[in-house]
Amino acid sequence: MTGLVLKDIRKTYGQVKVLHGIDLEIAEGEFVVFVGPSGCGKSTLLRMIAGLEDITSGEMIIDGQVVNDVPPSRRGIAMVFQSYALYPHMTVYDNMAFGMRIAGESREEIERRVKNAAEILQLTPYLDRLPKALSGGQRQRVAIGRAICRNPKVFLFDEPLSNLDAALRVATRIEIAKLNESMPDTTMIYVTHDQVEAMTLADRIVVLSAGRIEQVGPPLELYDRPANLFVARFIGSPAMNIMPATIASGGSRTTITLLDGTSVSVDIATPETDAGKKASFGVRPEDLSIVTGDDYLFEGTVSIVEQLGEVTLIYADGPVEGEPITVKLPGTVAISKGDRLRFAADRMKLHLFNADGHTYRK
Ligand SMILES: Nc1ncnc2c1ncn2[C@@H]1O[C@H](COP(=O)(O)OP(=O)(O)OP(=O)(O)O)[C@@H](O)[C@H]1O
Repeated sequence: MTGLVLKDIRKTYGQVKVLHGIDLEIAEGEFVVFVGPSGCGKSTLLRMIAGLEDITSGEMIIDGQVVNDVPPSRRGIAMVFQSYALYPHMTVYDNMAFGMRIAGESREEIERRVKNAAEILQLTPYLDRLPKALSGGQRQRVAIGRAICRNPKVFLFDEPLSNLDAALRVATRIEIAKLNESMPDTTMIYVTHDQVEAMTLADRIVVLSAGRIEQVGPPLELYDRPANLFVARFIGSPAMNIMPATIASGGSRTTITLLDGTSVSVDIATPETDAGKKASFGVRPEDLSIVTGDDYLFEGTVSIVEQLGEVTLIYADGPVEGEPITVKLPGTVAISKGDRLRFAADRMKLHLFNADGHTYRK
């Protein structure tokens, strides 16, 4: 079983604490994506798994073995970087074969593995080319192919698509999804800034912030049930609308009051003793709709309309001054700046967080 167990993993550089105690179990064959704002420690954590960074304290266990002091080459891991790091003077074939030649593999075995990787990644027609005669996407596929040839137990990706243009990113992302399907026993850990990559590739997403795990779960669980305000704001684009509120009355249903006095009733239980406490009310832009009747959440005056064809984004001045509400409506909607609108949402899609930022929704 090539699972990973991270026990209270910490990292400090001199006085600077970068990771504050990471506990995480990753099952064999799982595809786990690390996301979080710049500087939160994603790459450091990945590099510690790879053995490229020392572990300050805690235990890193791969396949049942503590690997804290095991060098990278003996961890059964292959890593694909943002910069493809190919040898420019070697053909695609030789780039993929190089590591195996160093390791003393037989010519037949090298040929078998290179051809297999080339087949998986559709690189067979390019095996005799030099990297400079390939597109960025093809180069990154060679870098992935080189990693496949090492037959790793664990595959690490550090923002592998970030140097590619939008169309190539999509194509290469789909290649990686297929690769994952064709290697069901290989554990994959992937660092990205890109929400779509995280949502589409991951079995589970790990959301990190300032060296700590905020939440771990399947993509839609994080989207539907963010555990706290940080995850609520981080997962989903445009970000969830969050408004300060006060709990007017708790119980199995809760009534909250927004800053402008608007009263909203939500199907979320809160302790009756929380009445009078501060809270944060959340609703995703795509969960809002425009209504004309009296059953609405709040009103707003449109300040900006962005027509993107597939969706219309509306920014409206709502219950909180200076904090416009974002509304995402499908298709093209005839709305103009200055329109006064009423917004409603399915009550099951509303979110409520306590004063410490933890969700009330179970
Ligand atoms: N060698 C080092 N010495 C001191 N601090 C470092 C060193 N390497 C990284 N850091 C700090 O550790 C923190 C985490 O860095 P890391 O590269 O892991 O973040 P990240 O989440 O991958 O960020 P990004 O998304 O921008 O790549 C940052 O604040 C960074 O400044």
